[in-house]
Amino acid sequence: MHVHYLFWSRHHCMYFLCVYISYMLDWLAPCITYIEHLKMNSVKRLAESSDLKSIPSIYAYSTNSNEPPVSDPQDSIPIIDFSMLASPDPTLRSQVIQDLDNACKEWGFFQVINHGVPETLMNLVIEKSSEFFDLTDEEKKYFEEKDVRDPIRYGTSFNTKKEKVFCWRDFLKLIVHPEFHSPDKPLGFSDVLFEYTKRTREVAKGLLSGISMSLGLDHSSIEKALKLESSLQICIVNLYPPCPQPDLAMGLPPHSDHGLLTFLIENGVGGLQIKHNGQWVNVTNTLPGSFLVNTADHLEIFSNGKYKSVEHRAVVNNAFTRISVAVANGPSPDTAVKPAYELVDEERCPAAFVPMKYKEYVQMQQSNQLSKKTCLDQVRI
Ligand SMILES: O=C(O)CCC(=O)C(=O)O
Ligand SMILES: [Fe+2]
Repeated sequence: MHVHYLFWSRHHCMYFLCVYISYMLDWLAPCITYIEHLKMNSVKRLAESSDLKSIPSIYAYSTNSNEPPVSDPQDSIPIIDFSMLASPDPTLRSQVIQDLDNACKEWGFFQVINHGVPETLMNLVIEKSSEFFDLTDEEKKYFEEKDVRDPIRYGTSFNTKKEKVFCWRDFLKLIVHPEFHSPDKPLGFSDVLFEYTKRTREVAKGLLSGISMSLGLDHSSIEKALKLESSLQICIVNLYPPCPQPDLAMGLPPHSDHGLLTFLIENGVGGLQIKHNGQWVNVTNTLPGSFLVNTADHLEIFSNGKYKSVEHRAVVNNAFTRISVAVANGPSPDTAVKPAYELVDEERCPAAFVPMKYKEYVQMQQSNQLSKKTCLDQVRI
């Protein structure tokens, strides 16, 4: 009788323990999902929560009342006709070299037309990029950033390990040259990116040969000195979801890019602003099929400061998702980039930068917070 009583009591205990555990699991499941969500760290996911009326404080970028105002002199942004670089007419060739010189000196920014890259291919890049961000969290998690040197990195903001304020942006960064890397999803993304980045490399090479000449050097100067046949090319896909408080958040804070020339395309939603004569200028792509191109840090280094890398930022809006695809065209990873020797004169024009391997510069930039031209200042003499 006594044994029987114990037997039942042990069973009762087990029963109540099981009920308790299953109750706890029910209660914990949403918490686990929430923690997973935080770990995923996707602003797209956050923006999709239907009740989001205000931004979490981690996204509150302090708006500085001393910030210069924004203007729209869209019609004065330089336009470069790429086809003129290969024209049989020498006047047209010297005209476009002059245009490049003015654009690099005055703006650090230009729109490139007649470049030969099909508009359909450019549209496909945007379409497939959008499909990438629509993959499930589990699918995207596979490509999540573990180290800044990873050739495929999906993530949010810029560098959440260092940032106190997050950017309203998710990204996918891919090293596409000298070795090509791409996610295997969505279907066709990799093929489209391979073709697109190959074609943009050709355009970058052509523009850099024109820029070599506009610097007064031989047309192949940049190509040879910076070993462009094995150039490091990085493709950055940016997604900026609609933001309930666009004036408080920032897509990407003011920065300059590493590399020589960055090519940008977008999905018809504006957001890029460049700093011009101390003012932020809105830039939208008004010429269908053109590239928005900006000068980057290694052009400033190579030209010994004659062409400055342009500071720019991406702002967000409350109505539309913006997708932009930036391709950074740089020197070869192992080249220690320094000012062209022809542009340096010990007495009148000494070197303004110390040499640094391009891959080390990229790693330095990616391991810090994105902030103005602080990275370039590290190599400035
Ligand atoms: O999305 C944009 O307009 C700017 C992107 C950008 O500056 C970058 O990816 O470095
Ligand atoms: Fe940039």
